[in-house]
Amino acid sequence: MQLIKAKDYHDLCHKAAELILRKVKGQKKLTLGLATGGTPQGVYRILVEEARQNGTTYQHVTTFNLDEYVGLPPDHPQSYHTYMNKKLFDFIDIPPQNVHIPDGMAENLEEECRRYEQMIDQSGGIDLQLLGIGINGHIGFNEPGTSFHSFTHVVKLEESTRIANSRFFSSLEEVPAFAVTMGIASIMKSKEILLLAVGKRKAEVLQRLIYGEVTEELPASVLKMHQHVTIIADEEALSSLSVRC
Ligand SMILES: O=P(O)(O)OC[C@H]1O[C@](O)(CO)[C@@H](O)[C@@H]1O
Repeated sequence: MQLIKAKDYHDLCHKAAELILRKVKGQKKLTLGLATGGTPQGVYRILVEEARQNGTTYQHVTTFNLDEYVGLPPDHPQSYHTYMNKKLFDFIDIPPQNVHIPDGMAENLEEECRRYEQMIDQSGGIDLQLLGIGINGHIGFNEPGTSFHSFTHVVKLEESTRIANSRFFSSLEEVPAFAVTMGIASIMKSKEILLLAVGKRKAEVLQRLIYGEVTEELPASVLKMHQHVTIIADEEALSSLSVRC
């Protein structure tokens, strides 16, 4: 794993956007895995601004989002469909048919999970997967205890995750209890992975990730077994480590 130290959130977003843009501009065909949550918002803002200024095209880009809440329609203000449209897709020229987000309203969720996993494979696999990290070490919505062999599946969200994400809803009760998420094995199939960690509240989990063992109790620890992982973290997230980057 390569660890890149960023001064602050602003610096982290620029470093991450630079890495993504190098792929967008350098590859004729590109499949990106995208994340939601608070962390990547600044990265998407930079991509939008860069496309506006330079006319950068995303016609050749396909995307797969990590996850979606079960039971929220795509146009719900807190669905990840809405998040992605409002933060990124509405402002770049990516063809709508190239955008993939799990359907949390599917009647048959098991079937939806199979379909999603197949589509990732049919696209030729993810070239670069963007990840955040939960305070409990989750990646996507893969909570502690999730099998490293899991593919896209339905997950019951941990209370700590619902509480953390309730900041985006009017109340905790409104946060869905279930989600569809790419599995750990789905994420590990990606050719390259970029994990972002920001702020003091990620310091402890980042310390466990860097120094701890590989265990299903800390889903992100699986990344140590991947050949091509970059972590970009700001000084606060790195404050529990004694590393030179
Ligand atoms: O970036 P945040 O808001 O700290 O969230 C961290 C992680 O938690 C999630 O929002 C899910 O709870 C992920 O999508 C994200 O990677």
